[in-house]
Amino acid sequence: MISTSGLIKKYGRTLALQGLDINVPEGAVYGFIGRNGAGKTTTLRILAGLLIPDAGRAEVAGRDVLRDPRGVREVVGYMPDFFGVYDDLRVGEYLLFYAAAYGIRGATAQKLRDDLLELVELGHKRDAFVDTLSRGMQQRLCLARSLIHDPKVLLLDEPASGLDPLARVEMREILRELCRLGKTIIISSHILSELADLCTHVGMISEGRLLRQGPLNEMLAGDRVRKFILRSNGPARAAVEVIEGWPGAAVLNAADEQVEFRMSGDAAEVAGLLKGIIGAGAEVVHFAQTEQSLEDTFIQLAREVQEQ
Ligand SMILES: Nc1ncnc2c1ncn2[C@@H]1O[C@H](COP(=O)(O)OP(=O)(O)OP(=O)(O)O)[C@@H](O)[C@H]1O
Repeated sequence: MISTSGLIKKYGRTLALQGLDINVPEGAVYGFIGRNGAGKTTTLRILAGLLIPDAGRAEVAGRDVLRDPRGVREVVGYMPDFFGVYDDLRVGEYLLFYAAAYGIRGATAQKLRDDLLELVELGHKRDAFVDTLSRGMQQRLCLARSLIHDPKVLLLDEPASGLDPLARVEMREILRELCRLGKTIIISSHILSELADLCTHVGMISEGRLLRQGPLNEMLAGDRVRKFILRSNGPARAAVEVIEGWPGAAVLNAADEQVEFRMSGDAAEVAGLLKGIIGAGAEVVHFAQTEQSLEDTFIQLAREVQEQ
């Protein structure tokens, strides 16, 4: 549905994209994760037909961004990370204005305005001035605007940034609804936890390159490395020493009586390590595997890339 291959974009001497390859299947909600400056906005702007890459290919719903930018804009709704709203317009007028830009007028435009306001839960604000809306409401209005031409694909750049926790939940509900309506969505974020319960797929980007992508459940499977927590009666020093000397294990955090570590290997190896820790004199009172979060996966991959 959406794909890029070998995408390169330079801004002067800055290489923002260094051969990016991403693949987003139809109907996916693709969480596009990366730190500030990783190249997320650049990628979304290219996919929206707003920025021309220096090399490589990008395709959206079968349309090539270089050969058919107009066709791309027809199927894409883009919500930028920073957006301006016209202050002297009322909410309803704002949407009618954008509908007119797409040639939609009269009763059809009014129905569309009402449907979209309902979708983004702003029906009660139809006659309010845009500049009196809260940040969360303005984000939702901007989302409604990006939906005016009923695009198949939505590109949302940090849609939850600057929102308070409740507004984030509201935004999440709306995105779920859009997903049910069958849209293919890319959502960029540098806040990993924000995406975990929303996305079906995840792509991790660092310095303009893809680190890893795939279905969320596979990314979280964490079969590469597992994380454990151990608590002891008294200082965990003995346990820390054993873990640090154990092949494939590494201490992540150590406090007085507690140590968190990661380890690769099968159940027998984990049992072997635990035996070693107890044998070294640690009085273990708690030992458990903890879930590998999206954040852990991302940090681990980013470290591996830096070490290469
Ligand atoms: N117009 C520009 N001129 C010069 N450099 C730019 C421009 N836009 C982006 N860059 C640089 O390109 C790189 C990628 O930026 P981009 O905005 O795509 O990253 P991002 O992942 O969206 O970051 P953020 O999360 O901060 O929005 C950064 O090093 C940035 O400084």
